[in-house]
Amino acid sequence: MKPTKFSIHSRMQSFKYAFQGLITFFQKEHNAKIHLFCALLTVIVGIITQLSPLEWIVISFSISSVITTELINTSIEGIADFISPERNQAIKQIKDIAAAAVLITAISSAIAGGIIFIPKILEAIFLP
Ligand SMILES: Nc1ncnc2c1ncn2[C@@H]1O[C@H](COP(=O)(O)OP(=O)(O)OP(=O)(O)O)[C@@H](O)[C@H]1O
Repeated sequence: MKPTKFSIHSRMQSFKYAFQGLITFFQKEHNAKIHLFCALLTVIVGIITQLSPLEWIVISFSISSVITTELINTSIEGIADFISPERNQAIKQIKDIAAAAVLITAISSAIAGGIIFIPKILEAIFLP
């Protein structure tokens, strides 16, 4: 990376590019649409069940960790497809490992969500 002079304009451009990346991700990736749907559903249920500030922190980190790993996984898949469109054992391993990162964050987020929401849902069902 070559050193460049700091400028507010170039920092604003960086934000613009990052938002363009986010829009592309949610428009083109099927998994991104699923993550967005799950995130919105979680936020709606969180509002209905009146999460505490600490619970909101856990939920927001869980949502952002899944979306962030999916963004990185999508980038890695894109680079892999660009440099090696043909099937290749090394590319398979790279893609599988990147997908495993999403799997890990999805599992830990599901556990955190279960710990937070299951007692609230059971309480709402059995203690009306
Ligand atoms: N070029 C390749 N060579 C070998 N195996 C590949 C190759 N491309 C994909 N695969 C295998 O297929 C799997 C799915 O890859 P693909 O690029 O289709 O991801 P995807 O299904 O779009 O993933 P995601 O669901 O995360 O979007 C990879 O994890 C890998 O095991």
